[in-house]
Amino acid sequence: MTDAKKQAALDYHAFPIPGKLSVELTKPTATARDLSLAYSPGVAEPVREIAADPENAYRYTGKGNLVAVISDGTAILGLGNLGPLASKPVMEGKGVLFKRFAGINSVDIEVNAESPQAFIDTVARIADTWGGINLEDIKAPECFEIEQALVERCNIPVFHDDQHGTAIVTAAGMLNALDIAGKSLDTARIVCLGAGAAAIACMKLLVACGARPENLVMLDRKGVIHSGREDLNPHKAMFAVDTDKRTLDDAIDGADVFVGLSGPGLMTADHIRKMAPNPVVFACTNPDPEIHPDLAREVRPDVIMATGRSDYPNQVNNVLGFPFIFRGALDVRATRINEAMKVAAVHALKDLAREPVPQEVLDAYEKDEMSFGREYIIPTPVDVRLLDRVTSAVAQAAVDSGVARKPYPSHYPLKNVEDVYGQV
Ligand SMILES: O=C([O-])CC(=O)C(=O)O
Ligand SMILES: [Mg+2]
Repeated sequence: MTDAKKQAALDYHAFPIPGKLSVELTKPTATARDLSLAYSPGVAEPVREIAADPENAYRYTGKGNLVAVISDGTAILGLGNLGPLASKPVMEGKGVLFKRFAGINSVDIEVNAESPQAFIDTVARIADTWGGINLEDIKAPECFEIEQALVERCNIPVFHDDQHGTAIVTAAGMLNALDIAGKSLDTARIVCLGAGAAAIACMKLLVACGARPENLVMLDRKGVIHSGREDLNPHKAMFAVDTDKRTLDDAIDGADVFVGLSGPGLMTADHIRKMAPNPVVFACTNPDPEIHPDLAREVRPDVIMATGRSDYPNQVNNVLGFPFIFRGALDVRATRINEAMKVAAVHALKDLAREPVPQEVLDAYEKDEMSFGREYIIPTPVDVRLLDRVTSAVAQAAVDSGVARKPYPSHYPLKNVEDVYGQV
């Protein structure tokens, strides 16, 4: 970023008041009567109701539309382990997106935990407060153990966004990109640079969607993950292949697909030059991708390129997933976000990209034309149809797969965030 853009980002966060979120009141508080209902003595009535039946928390408090965004700051974007407090702007940012795109209230919680178990215990102890828990920017491999333990201990959806949100959006974009390239997932040769939470989840989901494990080479900081390595945790070992390739330079030769979830600038012009015709390059590290899209296009005019950023075409970023996935899960009071719900989200996103783009989206992106193709493989976050399509698909999948505690919402389809409470 230029110095001017860096300053603009700091000013955005600092002025006119610090931070990006605030709390608003939903009930009148003007009179003594109002206050006697909101607080003592009236507040005792919902207390008694909830004590008698915890389900009443959904009726008398904000629980059902409230998601905690929780991090320990160990893997903030692609910036690394900068500690819990430094993750707060990102967690507030997730709250902004929850509210803006799906009408969901959220609170960010940054946990200073000395161990994964301490983090798990902290989150489990406060879990009942929320309708759902979005785990964010927690490093691998600890994130796998943390998520699994919390899914088991909580009866509300717990979702590690960097794994599943990123994987869902990546899979949707990848299916479309390969289609445009005239290729298919089951024959594509895939290189994944990075072996962290997002990389592992993305590759698992691509395999579930049809990619062949033997066509997939994953690299961590030490190079290609191959079957001769003895330093692999079980999550990486799942992707070990029998190969004599050792470096990115070896692996990228003739590859159809590059997925980067690693660090800035790690893909060079020489790497992309060696890829097969119509290469698909998802350089998704935030904020600075593995290769700058301008450089990629200059070297490979035939590239189909995506990044995680808002300022270039094809933003493959979990913002297209988590707001709507939680919306659907909350609205049917799902106990978890299962594979069927994730796959439903993939297809809803993939299919929406093939429909004509509404004028509001063109206006927001200052474009005269956007249509399914190299520069538009996935919907944009400002597309209000996401709130209908992804949310409905996730809610339906939750009902069909038996994890919903309420029926498919009668107030669906949602046309905009004002609709999210239905008829009140
Ligand atoms: O925050 C974003 O832009 C996407 C994300 O979750 C990450 O990079 O960790
Ligand atoms: Mg993240």
